[in-house]
Amino acid sequence: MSTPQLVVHRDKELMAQAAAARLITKIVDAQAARGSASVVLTGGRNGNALLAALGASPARDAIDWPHLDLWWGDERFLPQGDPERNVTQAREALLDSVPVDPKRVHAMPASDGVYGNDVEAAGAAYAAELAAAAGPEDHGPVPSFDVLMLGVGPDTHVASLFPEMPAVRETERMVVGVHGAPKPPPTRISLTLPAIRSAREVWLLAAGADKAKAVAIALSGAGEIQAPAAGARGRSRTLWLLDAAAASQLPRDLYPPASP
Ligand SMILES: O=C(O)C(O)[C@@H](O)[C@H](O)[C@H](O)COP(=O)(O)O
Repeated sequence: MSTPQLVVHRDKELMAQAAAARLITKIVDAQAARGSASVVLTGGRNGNALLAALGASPARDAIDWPHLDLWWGDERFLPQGDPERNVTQAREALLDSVPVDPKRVHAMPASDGVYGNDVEAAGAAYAAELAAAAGPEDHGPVPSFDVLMLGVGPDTHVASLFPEMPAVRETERMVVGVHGAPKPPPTRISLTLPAIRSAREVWLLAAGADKAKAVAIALSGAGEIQAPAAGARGRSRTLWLLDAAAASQLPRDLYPPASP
């Protein structure tokens, strides 16, 4: 597993722009190498800002949209079309305005779908969808995503893996139902740390002073049960994309202050 690298931007707007540019390049490179690309999207404000910035970039047309698989790291278990669902927000921010192949947009199940309100069954179905997409070269029941993005919560949660809760302790299943999440809504579906760690690259996004403590804790050797973000690593790269406010409490050896 890779050691985290940091990139700090002036503010959250620039961070979203730069991360969008980075994602476009990454997708274009993966498509050139393998014919298609796979990206895991995150819910939250930073993830949505990145998608909106990508949609506003003229370079978005460099992406071969029909040959892109989109997955989600977590989902709020709500009815289809609910404005609080991560997929609804991603559609609004970007997906409705680009020619993605609907069959390659792998939304997590909704609470009014075929699994009803059985979030465990819904999670198992998503795990099966991931397993079906994995090939022999993937060494496991999850595809080797090119990029998996995660927002970071002020309590160091990523996806719907909250500190000390059962989901972050899961070592076998790739997808779990989450009950009693401290961030609303309480019922969610989430990839687990083993699923996250099957990605080639994991990008963690955090902006704002309210994230500074979480970022410092996760990058200072905390354990993944107490600080789930610390356990989110990519096989070949782990990248923390921050704004200056979110980086403001990092120890000096990790992020030295700029020289005058
Ligand atoms: O469903 C969600 O809310 C998430 O996927 C969650 O893990 C989110 O990414 C973080 O809470 C950061 O959110 P912000 O970027 O809004 O701070």
